[in-house]
Amino acid sequence: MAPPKLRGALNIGFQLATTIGILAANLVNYGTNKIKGRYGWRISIGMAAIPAVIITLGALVLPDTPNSLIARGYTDEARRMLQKIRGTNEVDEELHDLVEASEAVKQIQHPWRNILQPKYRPQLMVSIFIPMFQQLTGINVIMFYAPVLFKTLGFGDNASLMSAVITGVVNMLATIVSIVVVDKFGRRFLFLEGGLQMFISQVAIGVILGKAFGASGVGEMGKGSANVLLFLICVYVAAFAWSWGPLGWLVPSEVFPLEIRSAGQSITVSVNLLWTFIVAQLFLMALCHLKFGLFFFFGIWCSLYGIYIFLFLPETKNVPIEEMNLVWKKHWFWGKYITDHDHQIGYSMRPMV
Ligand SMILES: OC[C@H]1O[C@](O)(CO)[C@@H](O)[C@@H]1O
Repeated sequence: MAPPKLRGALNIGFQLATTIGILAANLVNYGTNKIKGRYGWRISIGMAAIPAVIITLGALVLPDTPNSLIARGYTDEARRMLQKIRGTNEVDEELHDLVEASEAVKQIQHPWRNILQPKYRPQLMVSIFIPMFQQLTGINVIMFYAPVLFKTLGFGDNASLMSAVITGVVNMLATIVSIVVVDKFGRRFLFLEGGLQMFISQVAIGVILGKAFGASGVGEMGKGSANVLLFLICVYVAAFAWSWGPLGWLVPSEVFPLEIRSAGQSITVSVNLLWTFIVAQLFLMALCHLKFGLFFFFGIWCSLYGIYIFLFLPETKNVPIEEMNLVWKKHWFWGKYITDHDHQIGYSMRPMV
């Protein structure tokens, strides 16, 4: 639905909502920590029920979307709903588009089998590698464990929670930066710049931690070094938030043609959550074993995904989704997976999609 020139900015609304949620949780933690009687953490966890209750109650009064009504065969209701939403009776054109799109979706069979065809190899690789690399930036080490990390560095309880609020603010603001620049600078530039900035900050963090705590992991860190470290973590979070954070969702969502979109998006989300789980489970153990080396470990991943983007991901900025096929066809590596015949088919489907 989004016009190609604004697609990036609009799509990032999803990631912006995620960062607002993270910041809200960090603020709640900071506030409830001040409650006397050591039960603040119960309130903090319990408050997660508030958005859940709002969503549940909201769902009871949420009307059906025109799309869903059409898909279930209630075209007249869909028209009435569209008229209500748009505030006008002139909805014929939009209704016609929605009905056509719904017909096109109905014709799609076997998206899971289709995505395995050689011509969709580049999209399949995007759906696996982009979400995997997004999590291997190590972002959730900071997002999930920031207060633990800051406490280990010698910050007090309050300062640790405040530091998590600071990284949360940086995360949200830098996501807004991405919204502003993504359709101007393009996806590749942001991916590569963000990756380089994360690499530099992670290596610097590793060096500072290595100097202070060494291989034994025992030592002390002065206030000055701890503040430099907090700054470097913010530099790292900002880089993630204007690059891999939002683009990890945006790029997969714009490269799948309708024929494989449902399968492609399901793989992207599953791979992302799988790697989120793996990183979250292994982080504390890895920190105990690798100590400051853990930051070098994530730094190495930054260079690997930089190479993947540089060599294998074409620019998708401003390309209409139905013409994406041409972008892959022209690519030096993926082009050979797409025959001229496949390319023609992709093109002839254009008016339908
Ligand atoms: O903003 C950071 C958050 O963004 C995500 O990568 C999702 O896109 C989460 O895994 C992470 O907690």
